[in-house]
Amino acid sequence: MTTRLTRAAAHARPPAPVRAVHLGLGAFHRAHQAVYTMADPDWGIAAYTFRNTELPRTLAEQDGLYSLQVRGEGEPRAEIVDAISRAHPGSETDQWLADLASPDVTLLTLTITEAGYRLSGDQDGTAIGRVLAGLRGRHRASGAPIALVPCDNLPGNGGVLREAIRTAAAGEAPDFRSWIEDHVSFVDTVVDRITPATTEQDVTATARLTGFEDRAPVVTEPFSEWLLAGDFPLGRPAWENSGARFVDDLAAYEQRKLWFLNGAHTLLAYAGPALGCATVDEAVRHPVLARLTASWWDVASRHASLPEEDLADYRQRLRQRFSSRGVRHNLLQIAADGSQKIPARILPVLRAERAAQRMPDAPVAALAGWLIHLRDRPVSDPRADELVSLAHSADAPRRVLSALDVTLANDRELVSAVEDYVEHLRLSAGRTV
Ligand SMILES: NC(=O)c1ccc[n+]([C@@H]2O[C@H](COP(=O)([O-])OP(=O)(O)OC[C@H]3O[C@@H](n4cnc5c(N)ncnc54)[C@H](O)[C@@H]3O)[C@@H](O)[C@H]2O)c1
Ligand SMILES: O=P(O)(O)OC[C@@H](O)[C@@H](O)[C@H](O)[C@H](O)CO
Repeated sequence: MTTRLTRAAAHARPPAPVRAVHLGLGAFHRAHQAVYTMADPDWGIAAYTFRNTELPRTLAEQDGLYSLQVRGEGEPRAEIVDAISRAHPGSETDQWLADLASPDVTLLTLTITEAGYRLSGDQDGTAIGRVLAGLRGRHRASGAPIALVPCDNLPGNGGVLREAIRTAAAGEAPDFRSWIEDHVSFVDTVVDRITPATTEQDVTATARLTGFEDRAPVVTEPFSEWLLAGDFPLGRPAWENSGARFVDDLAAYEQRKLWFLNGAHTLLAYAGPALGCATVDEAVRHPVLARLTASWWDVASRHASLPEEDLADYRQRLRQRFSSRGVRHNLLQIAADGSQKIPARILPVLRAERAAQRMPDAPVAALAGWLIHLRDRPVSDPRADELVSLAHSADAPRRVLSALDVTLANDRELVSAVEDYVEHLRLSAGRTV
């Protein structure tokens, strides 16, 4: 018999005072930022999600506690994470506004996916609109400074958030706009910890490890990295105690993470299912995909800024992380929002290769796999309607590519290589169309 997870049952400390707010309460926040914050007992998090109403309710019933199961090559281990002092559905707007207005709150972290930073017309109800409403209230209430810390896999994520907020604030009063410029700090980050969506088997296995009945456990890998660059005007938790690193310039690390890890994930997410694979660990064991992944890393290495030895070491660790059977990362989860990810992860390398008159097969395979994905699978992407329609049109490879980059779409050799690779993937999978 298992005991329901609560602070009393787990002999956990009382909730720490809320000094940090999080938007986008999902698996990753709980495996990453919350774990770094837990090491500093003076800081508690108020975590919000505007889309998933079930998770905050479950966490509230568990006094904010959940189990983190870490699975690597050895025996799995589990710990109870107690950094979330309160969890709220986004419908609790008054509480959201009160938290962001509070001078006790010094920072807001975000994991709202790449698509969450996209602006489209009316911002009401979007993540950016809600952050802007929170800042407006803070400006009126105390005007205390605040640090915004985006933790999504976007190049220059602090700058992307700053631009989104500036644009959304374009019609606001001038004093509020200048307060944003002077009092809101946008921190750049590189975040890394592979954290797939939790399955029912994970729930059962975690309960066996902890002895608690927990409806919101998270499963993650042993590896974790957090690099940050920027200011925290009212302070921050001692995240460095858990290994976070504060640096002046993130560019080279960001490129390494987005090209080597996320770029390879994107390649596998599209070419993998076309060859019958469902998870990352399965895909990297497939001979064609293993060769394509190695080829992607070779090609990306030609254009990366970090020294060759660093990249070789990073690749070696990625091979181990990807092939771990501990965390089974579903390729279709990674395949979401391709239009927001491919331009940052695949296209910079492809452009550099085409400028050097080369036709690298791995980026071509990623684009061909994406085309098959758009044609054959349920597509989750803010541009899904437009892209699915282009993918079914005559001249689809050129038209889909033109939705991302017109110059690449005018590269006839590239378009025809993508078209050939679609056929190649279909034949390799033993399918004909
Ligand atoms: N899971 C990982 O391994 C991992 C690792 C590094 C970075 N990340 C980043 O974290 C993000 C979330 O990953 P997760 O595993 O927590 O996913 P998740 O599905 O568990 O949670 C996603 C959260 O984002 C919110 N969200 C989704 N789309 C949104 C949108 N358009 N606008 C605003 N909010 C939105 C959801 O409500 C939810 O709270 C990823 O997209 C990625 O940018 C994830
Ligand atoms: O939605 P994405 O592509 O940003 O993320 C999916 C995975 O590639 C990603 O979550 C990795 O697991 C993560 O970036 C590892 O740190």
